[in-house]
Amino acid sequence: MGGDNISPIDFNDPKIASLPRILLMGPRRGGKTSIQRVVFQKMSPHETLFRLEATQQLERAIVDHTPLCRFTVWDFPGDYYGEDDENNYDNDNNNNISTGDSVFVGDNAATSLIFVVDAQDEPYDHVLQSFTNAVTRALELNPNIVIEVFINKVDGELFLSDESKYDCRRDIMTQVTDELTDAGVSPDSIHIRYHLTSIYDHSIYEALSRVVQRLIPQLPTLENLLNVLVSTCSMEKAYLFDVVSKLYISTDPGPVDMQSVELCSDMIDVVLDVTPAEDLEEDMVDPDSAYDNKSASVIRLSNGMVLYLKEVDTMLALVCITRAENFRKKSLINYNIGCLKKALRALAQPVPTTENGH
Ligand SMILES: Nc1nc2c(ncn2[C@@H]2O[C@H](COP(=O)(O)OP(=O)(O)OP(=O)(O)O)[C@@H](O)[C@H]2O)c(=O)[nH]1
Repeated sequence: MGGDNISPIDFNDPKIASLPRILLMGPRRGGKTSIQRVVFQKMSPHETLFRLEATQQLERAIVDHTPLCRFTVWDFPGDYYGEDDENNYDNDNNNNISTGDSVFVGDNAATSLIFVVDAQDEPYDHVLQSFTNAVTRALELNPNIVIEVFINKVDGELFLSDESKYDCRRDIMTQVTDELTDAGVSPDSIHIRYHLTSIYDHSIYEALSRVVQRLIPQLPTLENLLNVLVSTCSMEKAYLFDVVSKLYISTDPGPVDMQSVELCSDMIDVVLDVTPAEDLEEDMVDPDSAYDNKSASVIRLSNGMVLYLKEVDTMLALVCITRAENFRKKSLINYNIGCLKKALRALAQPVPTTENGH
């Protein structure tokens, strides 16, 4: 995580300012900082209970492990919804918003606004009113902003059954629709995605994966490449994972099954656990390493499926799920993965600009 670097990150550097942005907003103690720390800084969920204090000012961090998946995460103090967005901020501290910059628009970067609601903190009326105000303001300033709601903390005794989670989501969706209608905005004109999340299980990775995917400009090409791989090699599914955050940044167009994503993500943990850290950092080809540009890892499941993991770019892993009988032609599979690898490298190259900058 770039936020851990000793030298401060210059978020006003045009190269960083133009990266896609994920804005985390919502009520106090909804879980914004916990989500950021657990997914991007590998804090254990239990640690968030006693290690996190209320966020007092905007905290920004950069996620930049693999060239195809680079973005910044903006963690706002609780109950801040960009009210004074057009005002100038004190720019002394590098983590304050830059002068005159709008958090919803800045530098034309693709922006996703994640509103984190505490599912265990009913009633939601007041919180959702602030949300609809923020959404209408954000959309006025940036019609392309993507709006996501994380209904967080759907764990513990209150949410033992799936039904209780779906009921909670339905209640929140209905209230948002009512709030928008009251504010004179047609709910049909705004596409809001709702995710049920908890930092204690895989749901937070699934939700953030979907958010990040929408911010990747090359997504349609990635999906196409994975589709070609899956159909050429008769695979069931293929996922591209950022191995550090364990978010999957793309998959083939076939249906996604949460359990299989979780399995692939667990496989990455297993493989990284047996790979020395220095090999990961230097991308070395060590005969004992399980994760480098020459190695591959295989897990055979008792149901006749095979999981196959290969590094395809810096900190980017391909995890394929295939039937054992289709895994026999390993050389064909490796050849096609080699082609995918080349295509990914080309895709990650910055687009050359002509002399007049176009
Ligand atoms: N049960 C449960 N608790 C969570 C979850 N996410 C966060 N928490 C807890 O919620 C509390 C508040 O979390 P924070 O991450 O500080 O919340 P925040 O939204 O950043 O709060 P502010 O900084 O005040 O805006 C902590 O005690 C976390 O352990 C979750 O998914 N489930």
